[in-house]
Amino acid sequence: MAVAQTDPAAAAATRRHDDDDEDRVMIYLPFSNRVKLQKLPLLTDHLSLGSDSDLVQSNLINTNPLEHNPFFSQSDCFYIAPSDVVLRHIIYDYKHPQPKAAAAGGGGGEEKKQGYSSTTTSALAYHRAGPRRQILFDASRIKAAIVTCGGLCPGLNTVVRELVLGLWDLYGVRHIFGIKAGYRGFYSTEPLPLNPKLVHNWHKNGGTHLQTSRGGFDLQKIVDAIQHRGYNQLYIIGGDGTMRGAVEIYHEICQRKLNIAVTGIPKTVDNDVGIIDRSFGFQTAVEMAQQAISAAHVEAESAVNGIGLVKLMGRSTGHIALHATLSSRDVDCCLIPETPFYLEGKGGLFEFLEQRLRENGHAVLVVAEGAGQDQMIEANNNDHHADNNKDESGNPVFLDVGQWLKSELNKWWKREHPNELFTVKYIDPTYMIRAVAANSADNLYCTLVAHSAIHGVMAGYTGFVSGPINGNYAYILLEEVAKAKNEVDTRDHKWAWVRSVTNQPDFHIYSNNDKA
Ligand SMILES: Nc1ncnc2c1ncn2[C@@H]1O[C@H](COP(=O)(O)OP(=O)(O)O)[C@@H](O)[C@H]1O
Ligand SMILES: O=P(O)(O)OC[C@H]1O[C@](O)(COP(=O)(O)O)[C@@H](O)[C@@H]1O
Ligand SMILES: [Mg+2]
Repeated sequence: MAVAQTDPAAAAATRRHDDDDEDRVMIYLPFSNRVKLQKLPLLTDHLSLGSDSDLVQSNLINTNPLEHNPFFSQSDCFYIAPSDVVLRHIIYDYKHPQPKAAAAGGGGGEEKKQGYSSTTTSALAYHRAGPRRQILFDASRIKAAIVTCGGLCPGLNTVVRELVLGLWDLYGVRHIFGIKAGYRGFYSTEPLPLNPKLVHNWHKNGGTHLQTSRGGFDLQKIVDAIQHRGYNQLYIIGGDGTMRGAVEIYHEICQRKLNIAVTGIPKTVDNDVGIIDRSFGFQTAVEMAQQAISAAHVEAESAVNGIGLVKLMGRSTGHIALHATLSSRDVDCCLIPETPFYLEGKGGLFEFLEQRLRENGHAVLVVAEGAGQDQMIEANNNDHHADNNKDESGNPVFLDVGQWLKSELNKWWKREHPNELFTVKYIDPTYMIRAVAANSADNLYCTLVAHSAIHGVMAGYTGFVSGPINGNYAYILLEEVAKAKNEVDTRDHKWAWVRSVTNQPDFHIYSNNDKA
């Protein structure tokens, strides 16, 4: 058992303690007893009310209705105290002060980029998510709005369903509204009244019944509409772009001193949102990707010198490609945006595939959509201007790396082996991996994250996001989540596993000069 103690001089020491039993050694964690807790904004921070006594006098603090809910037994640990925390880093070398990246798990790369220096001796902590004994809201006065923005992700409907059921059943809220078609829906459409009966079956459906869209973010119009409709709780479900929009809405609400709580629920099919362990829908997407990889494998095996090529979502991160590769075991090479690759010459993709075709007669190639963009632009004589190729939200619209690879592979084979059969079967499952209902694991995640969000808002927090950190649900500052990225760390064990499973080349080994 690791025990934090107060004497910094004793940190990093290993010693036997009098009451150690035979197979346990007392160790002292390097951060001693210093834990930096990330403070969360409270709705009362920017209202005229401030102290607890003000709140009590104005009846703003209420007992949690769960106290009288016959389905819950309020044991000692049922309510979460404001002092309950979740540690950001759980892996330490107790002889050294620096927290270690979770090399084998998600978020490892992220941790390294958070600016830890060797002098960091305190641990980072977040408030633990869950029901509080006292809440700020009176259910009869709550008007909640729920919106889904950005691209689809398995589980969106489940999150909306669980928000509605949680608000309705746990807290007695009766005024819950769905905002249609993303941010623009606040000011351009009538809200949809939501109730448990309406959303009952939503978890079984892919997509979002509330609809979604990109672009349409007009801050003043959105906050005017929120104010006009009298919403006092906002549940904003979306990816990195949505979270950046939510930060702006939160700031505008603070500036206008409005009594409205804002919470973000991160969704991202390609797992590019940082800090949290992973987003809901990601596992479902990886599972769906298996079907495309299996089909590519069958096609490749059934041809002479067959290549099965699969392109998977992943704009700036290769998590889906990486996880699908590791689970499938049929993949010969996985290409992701985080690590450049090249085609020709020593250590290049063609040399590797040639060898695989000679050995096995076929090969399967998985490529994330954001990989190889620079190479394609270069091959196109730089004729792809990033500024002109953006979607409505400002995200880059990519060239099709799958089509390009297929074409380059065919040209290469024809040039090198004009008399030998060769086939490339290109499969682009695109929306098939995200336009599906969530699997069981993701559905459970959706319930927990939705309920966490409700409990946090009810407790009076605002400007926060709920999500799992090391398997425990926590509240994280919205601004921090909006900024954080989660890229694949090609230095960690997971990428090493990919390379050892596939035996694919390390494209870094040969510099441009050495290739030929
Ligand atoms: N920096 C930003 N500030 C404000 N709103 C943004 C920002 N980036 C994106 N948005 C808005 O957030 C919504 C979703 O963004 P998008 O990038 O399409 O999807 P995602 O949230 O899934 O990343 C869109 O309505 C878009 O206009
Ligand atoms: O055609 P759309 O809806 O723009 O979606 C395509 C994009 O959506 C993504 O799934 C990412 O979407 P988000 O940014 O909304 O998470 C990318 O992988 C893909 O490029
Ligand atoms: Mg995005």
